[in-house]
Formats: sequence, structure tokens, C-alpha cells
Amino acid sequence: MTALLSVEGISAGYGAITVLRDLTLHVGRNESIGLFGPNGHGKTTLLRTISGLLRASAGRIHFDGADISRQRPATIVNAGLVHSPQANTMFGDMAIAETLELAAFAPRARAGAKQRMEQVLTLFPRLAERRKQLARTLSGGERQMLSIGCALMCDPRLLMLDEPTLGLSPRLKEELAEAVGAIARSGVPLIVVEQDVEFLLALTQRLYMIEHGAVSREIDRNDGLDHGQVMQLYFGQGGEA
Ligand SMILES: Nc1ncnc2c1ncn2[C@@H]1O[C@H](COP(=O)(O)OP(=O)(O)OP(=O)(O)O)[C@@H](O)[C@H]1O
Repeated sequence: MTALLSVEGISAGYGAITVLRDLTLHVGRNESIGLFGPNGHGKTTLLRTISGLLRASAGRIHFDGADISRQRPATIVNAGLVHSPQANTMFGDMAIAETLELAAFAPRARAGAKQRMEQVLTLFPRLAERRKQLARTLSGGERQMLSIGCALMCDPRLLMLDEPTLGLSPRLKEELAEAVGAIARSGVPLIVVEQDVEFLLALTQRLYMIEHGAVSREIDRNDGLDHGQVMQLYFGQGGEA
């Protein structure tokens, strides 16, 4: 069976700067994967390239067997490949409920939008309590929840999360980690970028270490490595936190 997502030998960057260099990875149909590695080595650039916000200068990306390398972001979202970016700024003057409604813009997401909104508000009670509050007045953690909520409103078949717990207090981090775990258990495959390898090992089946714009190591949870052993590999390869 073909992979749900396959990224084959892509290169991408910004103008004259090449960030991704011949990067290859895949996500199976019933799995979630984690991406980790040093800052500035291309994890966010990879998610932006998969979601069509950046165009790869070489290589191919297939989602559910279809070549999406040249597709527009809206087409990719409508296919069910949805990206929840880091520190999403949102429409500040819109309330939470309005923002979630607007997020279900993709034709395939419109039909079940009402029911999905209820699911998002059940997953994130903080958003339910504040449904009339303006997005710009939300705390960092609440914004992160709204960003993930908006991605869920698109009815994802594969959801990409960029550092969902970055900068959160331990309590909020736990709340978010629990919600992300519930999303995975509900059957939505995930690609999660995180520095917290322990969190990734608990959540995903495989990890890719990204260094210098390429995959430097693949770790399968079945390899039985614990957090300490993964970190040893990381630092042993010259990685920096
Ligand atoms: N819009 C841009 N224009 C030019 N360079 C950029 C742009 N966005 C990112 N970069 C550069 O591309 C490189 C990779 O950045 P990217 O955000 O993909 O890394 P990352 O691995 O996600 O980092 P972090 O873990 O800190 O989020 C960095 O050197 C960054 O400065």
C-alpha cells in the first residue's frame, strides 16, 4: 500500500538560501511521526513546503498517491493535508467561535462544520469558555489551541503541528499534550515538530531527526530507545538543543 504522504528528495529555501537539501521521508496510513533537531535546520520550512506555502525547487511530494508538489495551499487543505503553524497570528478582531467557523473554508470541510465545532470546543474547554472572546486577547497557550482548533475545522486526513507546546507553562503544556494525544487516538495521523523528544516518543510511531535540511536519522519506537538514548544519539551526532 502506498504511503499517506511521501516526500522524495525535496530541496527548498528562500531566494538564494537553500534550507532543505534532498530531504526524503514518509508517513504511513495509520501512523504519526515526529520531527526534531537543532533550531534553524529546516523543520518549519519542511512543513511550509509540504503545505504548498513554499515551492520545492527539486523533488516530489505525494499525498494519498497524488502529486501535490505544484498545488496551491487551498487545494492541499481541501485534499485533507492541514498545517497548524507556530504562533499563528489569526484574525485578531474576530471572536473564537467566528474564527473557527471561518476556518472550515475548504469545500470538503463545510458539511460537518457545526458538529466539528462542538468537537473542538469539547477538546479545548478553555476555548468553549471564551467562545465570544476576541482572538487578539488570548494568551499564547489559548492561541495555540485556537490554531489547532482551526486546523481541525478543516477535517484533516493528516494534521501537521509545528511546536504545539512551545513556550507554555507545564500545566498548559500538559493540557495541550493531552488534547494532541486525543486527536491522534481519534485516528487522525499527525506530523509533529517538537523539541521535546519524550513527548514525541509517547505520541508518535517514528521520529526523524532533521539536521542541515535533511534527515540525519530515523528512529522507530519499536527500536525501544528511551528518551536518554535518543538524546545521546542526538548529541553524539553534534546536535545542539
Ligand atoms: N522567510 C524567510 N526568509 C529567509 N530565511 C528564512 C525564512 N524563514 C526561515 N528562514 C531561515 O531558514 C532556516 C530554517 O528555518 P526553519 O524555521 O525552517 O527552522 P526550524 O528547524 O523550524 O527552526 P526552529 O526549531 O527554531 O523553529 C533558518 O536559517 C531561518 O533563518
